[in-house]
Amino acid sequence: MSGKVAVFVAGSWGTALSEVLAQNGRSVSLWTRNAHQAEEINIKHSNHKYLPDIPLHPGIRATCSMEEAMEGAEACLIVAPSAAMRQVTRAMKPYFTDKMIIVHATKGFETETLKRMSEVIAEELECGEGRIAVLSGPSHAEEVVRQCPTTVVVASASMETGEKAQDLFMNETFFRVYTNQDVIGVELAGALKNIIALGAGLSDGIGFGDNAKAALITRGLAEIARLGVEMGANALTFAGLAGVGDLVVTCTSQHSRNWRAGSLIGQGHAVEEVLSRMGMVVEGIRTTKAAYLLARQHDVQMPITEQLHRVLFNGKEPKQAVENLMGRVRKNEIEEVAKSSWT
Ligand SMILES: NC(=O)C1=CN([C@@H]2O[C@H](COP(=O)(O)OP(=O)(O)OC[C@H]3O[C@@H](n4cnc5c(N)ncnc54)[C@H](O)[C@@H]3O)[C@@H](O)[C@H]2O)C=CC1
Ligand SMILES: O=C(CO)COP(=O)(O)O
Repeated sequence: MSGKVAVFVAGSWGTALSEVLAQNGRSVSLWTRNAHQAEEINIKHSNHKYLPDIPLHPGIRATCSMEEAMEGAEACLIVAPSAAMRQVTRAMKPYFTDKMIIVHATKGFETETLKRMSEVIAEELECGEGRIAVLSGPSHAEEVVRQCPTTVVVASASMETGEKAQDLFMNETFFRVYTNQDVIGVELAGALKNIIALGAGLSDGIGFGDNAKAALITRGLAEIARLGVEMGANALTFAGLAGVGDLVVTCTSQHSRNWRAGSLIGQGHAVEEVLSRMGMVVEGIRTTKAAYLLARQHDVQMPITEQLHRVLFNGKEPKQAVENLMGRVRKNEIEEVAKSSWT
């Protein structure tokens, strides 16, 4: 595959992945709803708001026309925030042809329906799951555009689609792509780790140390995997790039918006103030709401998610939430792991 890829939308991650595709020799048409941003990308070869001081590949062509973006494309890459996924894919439908595959790299749920992103895409584009792949893993846009070595996973129900997606993005210098057939696991792991990253930020913002963060990462992994397995994921996916890999990077990286938002909340700032200050999507907030409901629906214990839900939506003091986590009844780590079929 060496043809054209249409990319939706021109936020940090959509722009960074456009850069990977352009570096790999693909023709990239990057759709944005913002005409000023399209002009900046086409004329100055930059996207200052999302990736300051990064010169973009001159071959990336931005447009506000979906028809122009998708005409003749072999693949569409969708990187809209989860809240905009249905709206964006519905608008793409008139130009979607049998020749195209879809790759998405969004980490979240549709909060109103609790659906995964590939479910929303399949519904709106009226296509089978086999035409869709999800790209996920430890990959901050800010490092990918600097060509720092990065490894991700693409999952699709169809091996052919997965391998096409792998072929589009993989290169031998800085972007290594593994395939995986566990779409549910890769989507859930990528979305749910943002909750734990908010919690890790919160802990750092309060001033707790590395012990607390390691505990959050480890016990966080146990609870997100528990929900994932209950929803049909392969437990091993949570031990891979989309699971522990992304969990570690998001809980520890200075680039993580979820960690940064959690840290500000831990320092005492109100959630609304933090969100307006960030200016970029913080998926973990909506995902906490979705996971809280999914945990109830599937009768799965998610103590960290539950406490974070209280902090974010019921005004609970972060320190009180930590006290409640520490004061839970005694447990046996291994027995619990075995029960959740995590091994
Ligand atoms: N930034 C990163 O390093 C990574 C982000 N992701 C995921 O990628 C997704 C997108 O995140 P970012 O690119 O970082 O967000 P961002 O905040 O950098 O950009 C979001 C973009 O979406 C546009 N947008 C919002 N609502 C829209 C709508 N209704 N119609 C059209 N455009 C709309 C905004 O104008 C903005 O350009 C999220 O699910 C995130 O979790 C995944 C891996 C890495
Ligand atoms: O998913 C990501 C890195 O893999 C990005 O995380 P943040 O949205 O927290 O920046």
